[in-house]
This record gives sequence, C-alpha cells and structure tokens, in this order.
Amino acid sequence: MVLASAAPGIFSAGLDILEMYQSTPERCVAFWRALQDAWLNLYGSRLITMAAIEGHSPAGGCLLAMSCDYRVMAEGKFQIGLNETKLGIVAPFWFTDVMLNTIGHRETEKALQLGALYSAQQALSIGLVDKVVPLAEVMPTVEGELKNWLQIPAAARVITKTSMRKAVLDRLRSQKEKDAQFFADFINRDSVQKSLGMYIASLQKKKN
Ligand SMILES: CCCCC/C=C/C(=O)SCCNC(=O)CCNC(=O)[C@H](O)C(C)(C)COP(=O)(O)OP(=O)(O)OC[C@H]1O[C@@H](n2cnc3c(N)ncnc32)[C@H](O)[C@@H]1OP(=O)(O)O
Repeated sequence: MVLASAAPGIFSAGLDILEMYQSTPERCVAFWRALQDAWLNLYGSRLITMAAIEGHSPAGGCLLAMSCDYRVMAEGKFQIGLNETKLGIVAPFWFTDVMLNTIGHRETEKALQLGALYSAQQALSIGLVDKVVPLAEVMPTVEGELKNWLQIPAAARVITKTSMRKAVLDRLRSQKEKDAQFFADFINRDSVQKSLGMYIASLQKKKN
C-alpha cells in the first residue's frame, strides 16, 4: 500500500485544526476515536506500507509517514516533523512512541520539544525518511523499493513487523478511551484554545 497525496505540495497537513477549535467534548472524542482506529489499522497493517512524500508533512502527516514501512521524500522546500508544541499542543504518547521507534530517543526529545520541522535532507540525516529524490522520482522510487520488499516471503515479513510494532500498538489499545478523554479535556482548555486560535490566525495571515 502506498500513501500519497493528490494535493500538489502537501503530503498531509496533519489533523484538521478546525476540528479541534471551538468544538464540543463529544465531537472531540468521536474525532479522536476515528484517528486512533485509522492509526491502529495503518501501523498494524500486515501489508507493506510506503509513504510517497511529495510535499509538506507536518504533525499528523508526519505520523502517517512514520507509520509506514518505508519513506521516500521529495527534495526541495518541503518540511516534515511533529510540530505540535508550536501550536501549543502536545504530541500524544503514541505519536511519540512511533517517533522513538523511527529516530531514537535523543532526536525525538529534541524534535518534540522544539516542534521541529525538518527539510528532506535534515530528515534523511536523522533517519526520519529513508530516501530523498527529486519530486518526479518519488513515485518511481517507491515502486522500485516496493518490488524489493515484495520479494521477501510474506509470512516471515509479517511476523517480524508485527513483533516489532506490537508493544506500541498494545499500549494504545489498552487505553483508547482514557486517551480520547484526555484529548477532549486537553484540547478544550482555555489556554490551548487560545493557542490554536492564534495559530489558525497565523495561517490565514500568511496567505494575505
Ligand atoms: C493532545 C493534542 C494532540 C493533537 C495532535 C495534533 C496533530 C496535528 O496534526 S495538528 C495539525 C498540524 N498541522 C499544521 O501545523 C500544518 C498547518 N498548515 C501549514 O503549515 C500549511 O498550510 C502547509 C505547509 C501544510 C501548506 O501550506 P500552503 O500550501 O501555503 O497552504 P496554506 O497554508 O495556504 O493552506 C491552505 C488552506 O488550508 C488550511 N489548512 C492548512 N493546514 C490545515 C490543517 N491542518 N487543518 C485545517 N486547515 C488547514 C489553511 O488555513 C488554508 O485555509 P484557507 O485560508 O481557508 O484557504
């Protein structure tokens, strides 16, 4: 399975910030459960998963990419990373776990505190992506890599993937409701809503 985007220049802009702003607790919980389930399916997929990152990939977009087995990113101006702290919010523990498994403890600690967004070359240097190529080469590179992975006996690959990812998946599975409730409570704090409001305004201002 290849994750790619139809939007030029944007692999994924992350979660819909408008869903987290001035929403109701009930809607927040439903939104979060949908995200949890989508992620459990992706990270726990038995399929070979690859991200063709042909554009920006902040926050939830970075989570999607990191949850794949392999990442190819376009060189140039695009950025990737978990930038949550820049919005005044905190990456949930399962976002953190996936990043820890991808780039290790020290880089994750820096990346998360700073809300760092990396260029493709920087992402390559810390292991956040596996390959950087010109934009037009992203999809052919993914397809070539997929052919390599498809040569591995499927049962052996799936058992290996499952055992590598089980602890992180189980950690969320065992506390889904608590995590959803935490999200709804946290996101509706006055201070967090204020930060999100300012961030939305800064996105709109950038356009004008
Ligand atoms: C406990 C809490 C945990 C919560 C975990 C949260 C995870 C997340 O994913 S939070 C979302 C983080 N995402 C971002 O910070 C990305 C914000 N967007 C951007 O930086 C840029 O839009 C871009 C780099 C992705 C693309 O830039 P550009 O091509 O210049 O496009 P525009 O900035 O003009 O955006 C077009 C349009 O889309 C709106 N928009 C962008 N991102 C989001 C988003 N994540 N959610 C909702 N809306 C988004 C942007 O405001 C523009 O809207 P209009 O002005 O109405 O056209």
